[in-house]
Amino acid sequence: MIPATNQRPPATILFIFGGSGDLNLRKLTPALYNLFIDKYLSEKFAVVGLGRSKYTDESFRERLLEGVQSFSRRKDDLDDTWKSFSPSISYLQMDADDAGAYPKLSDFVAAKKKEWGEEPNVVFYLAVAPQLVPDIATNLGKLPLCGEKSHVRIVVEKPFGHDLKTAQELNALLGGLFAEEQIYRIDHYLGKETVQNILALRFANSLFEPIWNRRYVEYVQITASETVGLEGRGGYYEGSGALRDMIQNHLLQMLCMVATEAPISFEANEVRNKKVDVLNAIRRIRPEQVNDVAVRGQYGPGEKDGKKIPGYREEEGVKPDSATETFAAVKLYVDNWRWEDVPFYLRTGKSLPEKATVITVQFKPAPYYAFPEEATQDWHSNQLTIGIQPDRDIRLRFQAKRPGQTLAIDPVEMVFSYKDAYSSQEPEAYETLLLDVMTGDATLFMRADQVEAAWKVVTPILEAWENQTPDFPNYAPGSWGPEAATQLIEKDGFHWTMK
Ligand SMILES: NC(=O)C1=CN([C@@H]2O[C@H](COP(=O)(O)OP(=O)(O)OC[C@H]3O[C@@H](n4cnc5c(N)ncnc54)[C@H](OP(=O)(O)O)[C@@H]3O)[C@@H](O)[C@H]2O)C=CC1
Ligand SMILES: O=C1O[C@H](COP(=O)(O)O)[C@@H](O)[C@H](O)[C@H]1O
Repeated sequence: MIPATNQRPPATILFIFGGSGDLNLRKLTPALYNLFIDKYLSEKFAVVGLGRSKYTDESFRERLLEGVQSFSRRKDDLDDTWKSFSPSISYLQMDADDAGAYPKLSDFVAAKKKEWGEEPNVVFYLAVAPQLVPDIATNLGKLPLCGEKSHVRIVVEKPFGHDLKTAQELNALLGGLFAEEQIYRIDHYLGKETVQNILALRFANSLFEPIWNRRYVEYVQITASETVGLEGRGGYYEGSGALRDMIQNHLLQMLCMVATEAPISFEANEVRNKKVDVLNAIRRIRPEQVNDVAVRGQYGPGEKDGKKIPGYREEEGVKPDSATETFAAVKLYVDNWRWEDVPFYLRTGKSLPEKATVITVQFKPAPYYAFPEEATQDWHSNQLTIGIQPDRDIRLRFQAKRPGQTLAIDPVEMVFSYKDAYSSQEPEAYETLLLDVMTGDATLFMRADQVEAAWKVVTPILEAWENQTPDFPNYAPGSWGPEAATQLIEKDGFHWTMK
């Protein structure tokens, strides 16, 4: 977390494998740029993007400037600030499979050490598909500079591994090459202010905790919807799909924040222990139950705002008969005293109508309703909604008497909005997390056992889906996904709040 004092990290070199990729363009460079503006970067800072694509330093900077122009939370005074920031960026064209290219990284570090007159911290950020991670880590591990343990950190993007087995193998491999304190398994949702605030809401107040359990909560739903389709990420996404890309990590981590028991301190391992307890308590899905509790979808071609949208299978890098899901919804149960039999519905997808991440805790209806039924038109209340993004807010929706001589009961909302409550702009998740890596704070990162426990939750679904041929495409771009996802929740008598 960003320290209260404006404490800068030491001299740092950040190597980004996948420098030419979407993540760097959309999130990492804009985050570094904002850290630079806020003076959180060391004056001795260099970032090197790596990839097979052809760029010069200059053309790479131009490309990243486009990213900042489109995706940075701050774009004002861009010309001057970018001029000061961009010289710290360079590009190294290299194939990650080419073991002979890695010594170039050591040469870069040695040159900077000489220029700066001090030993820099070296961060290797692996913003690449999970299949590439083992080879990159192995090649890095052979560099003499990685022997100097305290100066080197490695950041591994999600999904961590491709499944449980590869995640276990990767944990073992990394554990043999680096000390656990050097390994940062990133899940950027944990860096979001609104996600971190769930713990504050629950455990810095006494108001909600007494009702935060199976006696009062009817169900919980978490939606992370995106309007974008693939956007040129076929190389990565085709081998992943929505379950691996979003549910195994981001959505399960949000579920953990909602479901965890109170930690006794906010020390990194205590919080992580509590979250692992939640993952381990999630009821194992039996193979024959998968189709009842999990739905997958893939968008076909369509039209949005008068514009033609290509179907997923028409995107670059995607097989014409691809079985990769761009939508997934699951129903889970957390088997413990607090949550027994409370369903948790999770849903995510690409090419949906809205970009929004929202958690809804639905409380049970009043046990006895003395008001005449006809006085109440809208029964959707008793709800706490946590807006993660883009609306960052907490809404408590409850029934109230509409003023007037006739008795009418309607839902109203009490709203806490970040925008109204705080004048300063909060940092983006990647700003917080990159700074944490540079300062060596692992609180918001995943431990090996957490990642494996999350894979265990989705494994039965992955296995079942692998053995069935899906009826794809099965939803139109701009819709809320396949009809079966609506049924998943409505057959229980509930509904998605966004629809
Ligand atoms: N995009 C996003 O918003 C987010 C992405 N992530 C994670 O980031 C990771 C990357 O995703 P994303 O950036 O979207 O994917 P992209 O497909 O956009 O990028 C993949 C990157 O990998 C590089 N690459 C592929 N093969 C090689 C190789 N043999 N040698 C060197 N570089 C190679 C590509 O470079 P080149 O083609 O030039 O070789 C490219 O830079 C994934 O794990 C994803 O889950 C996490 C959060 C958000
Ligand atoms: O990890 C990922 O997250 C992004 C969505 O992140 P957000 O912060 O914009 O909600 C998603 O687009 C991408 O496919 C996935 O890899």
